[in-house]
Amino acid sequence: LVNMTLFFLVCLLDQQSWQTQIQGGSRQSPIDIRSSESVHDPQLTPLSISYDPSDCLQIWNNGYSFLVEFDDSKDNSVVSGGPLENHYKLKQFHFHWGAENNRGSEHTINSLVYPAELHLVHWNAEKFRTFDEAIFSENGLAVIGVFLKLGRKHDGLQKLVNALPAVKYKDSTVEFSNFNPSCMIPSCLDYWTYPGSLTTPPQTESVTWVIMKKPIEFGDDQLSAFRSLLFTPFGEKLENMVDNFRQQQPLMNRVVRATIL
Ligand SMILES: CCOC(=O)CCc1ccc(S(N)(=O)=O)cc1
Ligand SMILES: [Zn+2]
Repeated sequence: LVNMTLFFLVCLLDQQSWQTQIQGGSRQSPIDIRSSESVHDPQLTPLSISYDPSDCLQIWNNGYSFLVEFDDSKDNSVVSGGPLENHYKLKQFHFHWGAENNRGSEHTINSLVYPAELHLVHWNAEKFRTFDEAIFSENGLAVIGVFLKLGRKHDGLQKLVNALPAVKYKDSTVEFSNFNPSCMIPSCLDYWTYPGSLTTPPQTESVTWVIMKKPIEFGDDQLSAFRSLLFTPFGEKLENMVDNFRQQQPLMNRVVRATIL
């Protein structure tokens, strides 16, 4: 019985090790958040989020999503508090969405999928000199994830939606200013947090994820505008930009912490 138990344990460790090798890491994102298995951490303070709309620069279709990019040369658009030991500067935000309403988000909650997910990408400006350096560093990035569910039109988002036709094609950009991403943060600031990775290449394990518990609402026409963007550059075959999300990854040896509900 002892030999059988030892053999089983060796196989289990080998399987986890193999999974690590296959996934290229032990803390990949996104994940399915099992709320009953998350740990309430009373030491998690509220997030401090402060954005300056004048830092907003442009929208860029990079052939995977559309990025709204910010001037990170100053300290005006930052997030701190919560699980973060330093202040992190906003670099860009983007979304992930599906071709149909039953898919689109990268993270899921008890296997529940949302039609879209917003990522606000910040880098640790106290420890690193640039975003590119932070991408490849432990505690380099903090990404706030916000789920989007279909319902009432989101008035704050409409200014962004109106600009999307100008970046229909991959590699197109358009000037975009005076936009405050705070309008897309839910009024309830409860969140889950866990150590993870970028969900697209280089999928580096440098991200502290903060996933807001409550979704924001947006309209069918606004989601249709996302789906009208193209993965492909002007002059090439038209491929609608949809289903730009990664499958959930194994939790492995991680704990998801939660603020009190
Ligand atoms: C080497 C350059 O790499 C980058 O610029 C990575 C950008 C990048 C930022 C955020 C994310 S996400 N979906 O995990 O929020 C993925 C990729
Ligand atoms: Zn993303």
